[in-house]
Amino acid sequence: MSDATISTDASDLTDEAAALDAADELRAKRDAFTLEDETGADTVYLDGNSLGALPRAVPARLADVVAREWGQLRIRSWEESGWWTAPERIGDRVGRIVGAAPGQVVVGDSTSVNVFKAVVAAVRIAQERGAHRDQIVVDEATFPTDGYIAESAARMTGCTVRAVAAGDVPTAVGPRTAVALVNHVDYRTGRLHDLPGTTAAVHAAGALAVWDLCHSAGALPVGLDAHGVDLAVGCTYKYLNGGPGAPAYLYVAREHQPRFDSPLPGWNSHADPFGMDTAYTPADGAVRGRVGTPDILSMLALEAALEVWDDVPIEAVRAKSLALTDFFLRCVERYVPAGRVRSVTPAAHAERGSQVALRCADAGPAMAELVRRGVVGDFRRPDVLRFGFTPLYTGFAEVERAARVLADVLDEVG
Ligand SMILES: Cc1ncc(COP(=O)(O)O)c(C=O)c1O
Ligand SMILES: Nc1c(O)cccc1C(=O)C[C@H](N)C(=O)O
Repeated sequence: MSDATISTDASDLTDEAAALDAADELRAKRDAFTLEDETGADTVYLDGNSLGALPRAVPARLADVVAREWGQLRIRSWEESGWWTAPERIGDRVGRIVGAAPGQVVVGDSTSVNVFKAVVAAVRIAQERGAHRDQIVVDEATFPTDGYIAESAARMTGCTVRAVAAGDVPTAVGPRTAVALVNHVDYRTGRLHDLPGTTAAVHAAGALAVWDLCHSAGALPVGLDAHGVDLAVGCTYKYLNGGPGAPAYLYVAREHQPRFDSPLPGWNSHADPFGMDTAYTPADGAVRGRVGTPDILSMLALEAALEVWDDVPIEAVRAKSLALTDFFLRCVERYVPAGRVRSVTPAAHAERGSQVALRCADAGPAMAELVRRGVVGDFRRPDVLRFGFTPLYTGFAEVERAARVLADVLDEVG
């Protein structure tokens, strides 16, 4: 839709957006991404909290991996091209973004599989401290996969699952808690949970904290080491822009590594994988979190995608993220008639991730129409419009335009 068809008086907010874009210290980073769509239309992409945009460095790197490393070097690439050690090497790159010193993050498998490894291994560590620890506390609004896997992990380890609101985890944990599994940012509401305070309370109860960082990594400082997190997992296809199905990661704090007893002890985590020993001897360090052969093409695409972060302070990302979501909320308030939408994302900065979720009637058809008009967010049933803001490539003028188009769409739909 052309701007000329939009009637809402917007002049001061468009001026403000232009000024914010001009002052944006991350603005140049946008050029590192492909954001044009196939028609050449300028889409406002606000779905980087589901699938991040393509970093421009990736296609050429992948072409080289396929044509040269695989095509010409073939088997030699496991060593000569650094394929074998890619999970740890790329894990360290992810670690820099989530506040983990080298040697504690390994990349591979899906988030779901890493939740399984982390929760079972954490229960085993907790039960070494006391066999009576038979409860896994899970945040009740969790992304479903975490809940399903926690249930299965509980059955395997003789535990039961107790689901509580994430904010109640600090008071719910006690002498029977083995592990608390919490999402750092809620995928539906965008609420940021208190990682330092919750982790401290879980520790005070003698239990271990496992965090799912899918919606916070690359959007805000996580500080895994600084806050004493025990284990953490996350995906790399959202704010880390690793690509569809990009490998996930597992953080095992150094202090737990000697006792990390993986429920999936594959040959890649063996101390001497090519010894082909029938007996399992775990490797030292983060390598213990590996399972089988890594998916090299996806993994090296991720490595190229992460180069974008080399000179980016995560604090600058957080500052811009909050400015973007603040500005979007103000534009929505100005343009959308009162009562038509209700933000379920907290207003307080300390409780907000990098998305805005608006509850409204007819959210499904409204999002379909928004996408048709070039504003891409997503719809979460039954009534949530989700807009994700990726500070590395989202601009303020786009945010203003998204809110204006939203107002027009809501005027026409329902
Ligand atoms: C919080 C959270 N955990 C886990 C997942 C998914 O895990 P997987 O990478 O295994 O699909 C998602 C999104 O897909 C998510 O938002
Ligand atoms: N992982 C996804 C996929 O494979 C297909 C479609 C969407 C996703 C997502 O990541 C969903 C996302 N975690 C969410 O917060 O809803």
